[in-house]
Amino acid sequence: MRTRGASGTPARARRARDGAFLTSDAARRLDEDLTAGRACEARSLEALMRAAGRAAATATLDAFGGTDFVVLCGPGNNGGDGLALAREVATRRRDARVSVWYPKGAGTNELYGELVRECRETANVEFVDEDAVLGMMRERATSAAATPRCFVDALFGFSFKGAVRAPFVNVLNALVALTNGDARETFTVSLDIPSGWDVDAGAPDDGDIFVPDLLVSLTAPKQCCATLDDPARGEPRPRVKRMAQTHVVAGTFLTDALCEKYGLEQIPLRVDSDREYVPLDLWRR
Ligand SMILES: NC(=O)C1=CN([C@@H]2O[C@H](COP(=O)(O)OP(=O)(O)OC[C@H]3O[C@@H](n4cnc5c(N)ncnc54)[C@H](OP(=O)(O)O)[C@@H]3O)[C@@H](O)[C@H]2O)[C@H](O)CC1
Repeated sequence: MRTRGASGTPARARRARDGAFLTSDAARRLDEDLTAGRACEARSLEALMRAAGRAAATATLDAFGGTDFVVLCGPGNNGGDGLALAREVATRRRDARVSVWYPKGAGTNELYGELVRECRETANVEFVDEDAVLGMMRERATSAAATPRCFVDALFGFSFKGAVRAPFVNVLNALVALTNGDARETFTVSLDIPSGWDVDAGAPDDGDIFVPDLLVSLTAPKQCCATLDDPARGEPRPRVKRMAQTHVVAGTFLTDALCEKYGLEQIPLRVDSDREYVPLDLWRR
């Protein structure tokens, strides 16, 4: 039976409206607060990114027992989180084969450049091109002898807007096809936002969508996750709803003051936690 609050509002709908989720704008402001040290101790972007990559790597390694990882990295900080994760995974699971697709590269960004250098020089991560990634995805559907492979989606985070542009279209389309088809021995992880989803509105309404096996929300889930189980938005499609089962939050940056400022009291992970990530079952209580 669904529980009701004092006002008679279904509890789950009430929680969603209470602000367990961050809009793209609030997520950006919260990250600025974290680096500026407003309502918390200041941390550099590099420290935040390395901590996010480390925690997301732990969640990924706990969920996927294989040794083959392909990390898809976009042009922004979400891609930086992916680079940090790739290095962590390759360092911690020494028998792992870790490939990174990073089509735009680090450019002049020193932090991204340093993460790329560490991947190459200290962790034996291999950088691959689009043809190689598409081949690794296609092989999933055709090879009966496929060994387990994990694709990590670090393409776009909370600054994603509009329709996907080059050079990401083919790979993201292949990821959608892969996870909607008969992909053998495939595990998918998204960092912060399932790529292709509108950060505030959620999964696209029409056509196939990419639904990862594991979503690792960083600091707090974004508004797109409200479609998982918010009766006020209507029933989510079954595949989207299933994702609520494998949704964790990572990144121990939230102080009580920040939770109050952004209405995130329900987020269980705080700055003094000794756990790197926790399952988010806000929608199932
Ligand atoms: N809270 C934490 O723990 C931390 C979170 N972090 C991560 O940071 C991202 C947000 O990073 P940000 O750089 O602001 O944004 P994105 O990673 O989403 O990248 C934005 C760039 O993506 C390109 N873009 C946007 N829309 C499209 C599109 N439709 N098609 C193609 N490309 C697109 C655009 O780049 P251009 O080069 O094309 O201009 C955007 O600039 C957050 O989600 C977390 O993952 C931090 O690491 C700190 C710790």
